[in-house]
Amino acid sequence: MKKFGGLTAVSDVSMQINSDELIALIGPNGAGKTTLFNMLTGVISPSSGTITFDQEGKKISLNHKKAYQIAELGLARTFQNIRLFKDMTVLDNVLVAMTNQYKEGFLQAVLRFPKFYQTEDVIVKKARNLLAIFDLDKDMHKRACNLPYGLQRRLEIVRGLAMSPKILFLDEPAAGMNPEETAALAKLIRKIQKQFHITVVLIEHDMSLVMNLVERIYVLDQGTLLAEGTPKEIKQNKTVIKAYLGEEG
Ligand SMILES: Nc1ncnc2c1ncn2[C@@H]1O[C@H](COP(=O)(O)OP(=O)(O)OP(=O)(O)O)[C@@H](O)[C@H]1O
Repeated sequence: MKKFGGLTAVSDVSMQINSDELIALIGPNGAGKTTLFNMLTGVISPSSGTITFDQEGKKISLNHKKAYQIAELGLARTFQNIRLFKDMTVLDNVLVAMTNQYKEGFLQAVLRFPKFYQTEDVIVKKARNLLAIFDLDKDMHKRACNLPYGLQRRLEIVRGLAMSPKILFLDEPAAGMNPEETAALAKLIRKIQKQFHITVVLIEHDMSLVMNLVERIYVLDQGTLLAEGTPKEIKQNKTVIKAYLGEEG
């Protein structure tokens, strides 16, 4: 549960995220989707309830962990509003996201050990490979702010992936994209989920994207869980249709 003063933003939500899954979190504006993401990724703490991460059989409580500690456990995310380093190059944006995994590199870098150069090569190669998947390698020396909006959103996902996550949370990845860009993004999300064997959880208002892409859907409404099921089950769920999907469903 999460309360903001007198307002209960999320209440009584039970959610299980399995490995190698593609899940969507849907619901009308103000349903509590981003608040739930924020709790899962340590941006805010829950007022009550438990969040547990299973790390190879070891149960780890995420309740009081800081966002960076949760990121280190392998939970990466993007935000609804783009949060790139706008004046840095596309490549540098990805490299910064990767530094967590190469902490020992700092001392190596200061002392200019040969291993530093080897590590640097490995990191840059990995960053370029990730950018290539998203067709951003040709833009890697451009400043992030000079990319068109749709590509900036893609770069955000690459930054999340650069952290080698086990779970990648995407907050409205297709927001502001046209139908072609959205369709291309859906393909990419499916591709990276399979290729990197990660779990992807996305918040999305674009129902065509959600219904064609994910395996399971959680529906939130006014902070509570309205339904959970496959896209087919959710499309036919009368409560969901009444409360949310309506004509769109
Ligand atoms: N930091 C905050 N302080 C006070 N109230 C908040 C805060 N963050 C969210 N809320 C409130 O909590 C409720 C849930 O908001 P939330 O942003 O999680 O919904 P959402 O489902 O992500 O909506 P949207 O689809 O519009 O992004 C809303 O009533 C919102 O106004």
